[in-house]
Amino acid sequence: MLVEGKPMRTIWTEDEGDSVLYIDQTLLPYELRIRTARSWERLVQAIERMEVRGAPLIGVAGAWAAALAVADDPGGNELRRRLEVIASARPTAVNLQWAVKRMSARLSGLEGRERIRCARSEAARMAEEDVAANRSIGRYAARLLRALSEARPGRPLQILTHCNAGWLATVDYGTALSGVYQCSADGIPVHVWADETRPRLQGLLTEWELRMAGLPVTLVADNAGGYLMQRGLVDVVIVGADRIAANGDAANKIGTYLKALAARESGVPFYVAAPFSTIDFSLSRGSGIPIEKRSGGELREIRGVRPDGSVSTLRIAPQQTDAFNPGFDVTPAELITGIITEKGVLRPSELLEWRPQ
Ligand SMILES: CSC[C@@H](O)[C@@H](O)C(=O)COP(=O)(O)O
Repeated sequence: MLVEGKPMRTIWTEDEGDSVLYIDQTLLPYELRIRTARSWERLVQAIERMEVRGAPLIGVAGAWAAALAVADDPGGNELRRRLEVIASARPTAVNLQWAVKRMSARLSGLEGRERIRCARSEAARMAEEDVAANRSIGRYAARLLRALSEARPGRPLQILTHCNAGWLATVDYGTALSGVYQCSADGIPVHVWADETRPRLQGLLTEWELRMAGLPVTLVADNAGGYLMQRGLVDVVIVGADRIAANGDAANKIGTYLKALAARESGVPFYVAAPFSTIDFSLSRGSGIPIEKRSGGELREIRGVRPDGSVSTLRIAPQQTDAFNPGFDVTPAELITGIITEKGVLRPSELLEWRPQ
């Protein structure tokens, strides 16, 4: 992504891997601040606090946390426990566990400097692979969007998305939004409806990054999706995913399932865009996906910016208000038109054919 004319990723390293730098997403869209983690514990904290968020980005952050953990544990006595802590920083996005498993397998049998060197190069490789996968997802998505657009000449293709599955949720380009960026590069006219995504307002991140890229985007309240689809104002829904079961059931940010139901009712195609690192072939169906239950405080408070520019939190419900706050829901495979991956657009029922041997 170009930020103020310069290419920028959401996470990168300096000091030969001793420092991991990332964009603190808790301050966006008000302030673009880069933070530096010099310890694995600080990076785990960044994942837990959602300073870094989005399934693919959490995976790569987990890999870098593992590399930092290796570097300050020369004897390797602590590594197994540390990797467990990293893998459990957030439960739903399988990319985190996938990344930690891959690091663990890569490091097995290695010692000392060789182990540190391999940990860093494996984490860097995973970051590059994420970028390549997202580019490929974007190309497949753009082909599909071009066909939809050509069937509706004379006006921009209307895309609705939920949460943020853009540049910010990955190392670069995004998953669901990668296709939107590719359309813009290919001259296909598009307009995006960005669901606000209560309570953490990831839709503001979607709106911010698309606007920064010069793409037409309109923020809508989460509850507006049904209205828009019923009136023919949405041509296609594309969302990301945090974990996809082998049968194609897909967990994504809470509220996604309602969008899929409204899409089916209105005859709007509903696509999920995600890399293979988000597919959990060990789960036969979505009911096995662990759903993160977040603090009720996220519903009682809201973050915003004061007239002086400072970011602050305001109470919108009394402290004693009981609140239930599941972070994700599962959209059943039968509501999903296709899963856009780096290997092509698959029907949910085709996923099993791609299970690694
Ligand atoms: C590209 S990750 C999938 C996204 O659509 C989305 O659910 C997401 O951003 C993850 O949620 P978050 O809780 O912000 O980490």
